[in-house]
Amino acid sequence: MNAQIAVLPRLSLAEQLADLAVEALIDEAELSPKPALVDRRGSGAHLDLSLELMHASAWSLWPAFHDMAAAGQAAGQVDVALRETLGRLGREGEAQMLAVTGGINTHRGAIWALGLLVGAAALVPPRARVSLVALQAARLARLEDRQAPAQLPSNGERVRRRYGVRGARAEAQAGFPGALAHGLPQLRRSRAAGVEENHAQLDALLAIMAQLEDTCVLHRAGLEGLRCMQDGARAVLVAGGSATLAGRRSLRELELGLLELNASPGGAADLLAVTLFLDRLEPMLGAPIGSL
Ligand SMILES: CC(C)(COP(=O)(O)OP(=O)(O)OC[C@H]1O[C@@H](n2cnc3c(N)ncnc32)[C@H](O[C@H]2O[C@H](COP(=O)(O)OP(=O)(O)OP(=O)(O)O)[C@@H](O)[C@H]2O)[C@@H]1O)[C@@H](O)C(=O)NCCC(=O)NCCS
Ligand SMILES: Nc1ncnc2[nH]cnc12
Repeated sequence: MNAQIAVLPRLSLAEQLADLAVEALIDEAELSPKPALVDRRGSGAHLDLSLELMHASAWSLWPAFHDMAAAGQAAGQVDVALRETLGRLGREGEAQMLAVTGGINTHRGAIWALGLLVGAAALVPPRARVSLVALQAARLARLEDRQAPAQLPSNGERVRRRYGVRGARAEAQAGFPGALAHGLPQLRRSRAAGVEENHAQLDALLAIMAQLEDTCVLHRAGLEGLRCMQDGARAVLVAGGSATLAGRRSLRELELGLLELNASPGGAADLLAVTLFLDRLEPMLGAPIGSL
C-alpha cells in the first residue's frame, strides 16, 4: 500500500502570520549567546525570566497575533478603526501573556511591534516589499487609539521624560528603523560573508544594540548602561563580528559589563524578533528577495 503522504491543509493568511510572529519570538529567545538576555544558557540579567517562560509567553500570543492579522485582512486599509481593534486585541494579548507568566512582563513590547506588523502584513497587496509592510505599520502606530485606557506612566514613559529619548512607540511610528536599517542589513551582510546563521543573527542583534535607545536598559542602568550597550555592541562588530575569536572576546566583555550594571536590552531583543519576522515574511509575500 502506498504510504499516505499527509497533505497539510493550507493555512490561512492569519494563521501563517501568527506562526511567523510566534516563531520569531521563540527563535529570538533561543538564540545564544545573547548578552544579558534570556537564552539557552540562562536568564541573563533577569531574576524573573527563563527560556521556558519565554516559550510559554510566545505561544500564549498566537491567538492575539492571529486575530490582529485577521483584523488587518478584513480592514484592507490603514484606518482608526483598525488601529483601535489592534489596540484592543493587543491589550487582550497582554492579559493572556500575564496570565501565562504569572504577571511577569516578557513580551509587552513585542506584542506592540509584531501586532502592528502582522496587521499591516495582512493588508498589503501581493508581492509587496517588507518596507511597505513597515510603512503601513508605522501609519497605524501614528493613529491615536481613543479606546486605550489611561495608565500610570510606564517604565518607558518615565525614561523618555528623564532622558529625552524615543522608545518603542516612536520606533514603530518611524517604521522600525532598528530592524529595517540595521538588523536586516547586518543579517544579510553576515550571511553573504559566509557566517553561519546563529552568528549572523547575533550580529544582527549587535547592529540593533549599537544604535538603539533601549528604554529597558535606561530604566535599569541609565545613560551609563546605554553607553555600555551601544559601545560594547559596536566593538564586537568592529572586532569582526560574533563568529570571530576577537569578536567573541568583545561579546563576553559586553555581557560582563551589562550584567555588572544589571542592564538588559529587552528592546533590542524585540527588534531582533522583528528582524527575523520581516526576513521570513519577504519570501511569503513573493517580493524579489533582498529587495527590502
Ligand atoms: C507602546 C508600548 C510598547 C508601551 O511602550 P512604553 O515605552 O510606553 O512602555 P514600556 O512598558 O516600557 O514598554 C516598552 C517596551 O518596548 C521594548 N522597547 C524598549 N525600548 C525600545 C525601543 N527603543 N524600540 C523598540 N522597543 C523597545 C521593551 O520590551 C521588551 O522588554 C520587556 C522585558 O524587559 P524587562 O527589562 O524585563 O522589562 P520590564 O519588566 O518592564 O522591566 P524590569 O522591571 O524587569 O526591569 C518586554 O516588554 C519586551 O517586549 C520595553 O519594555 C505598548 O506596550 C502599549 O502601549 N501597549 C498597550 C496595548 C496596545 O496599544 N497594543 C497595540 C498592539 S498593535
Ligand atoms: N530574550 C530576552 N531576554 C530578556 N528580555 C527579553 N525581551 C524580549 N526577549 C527577551
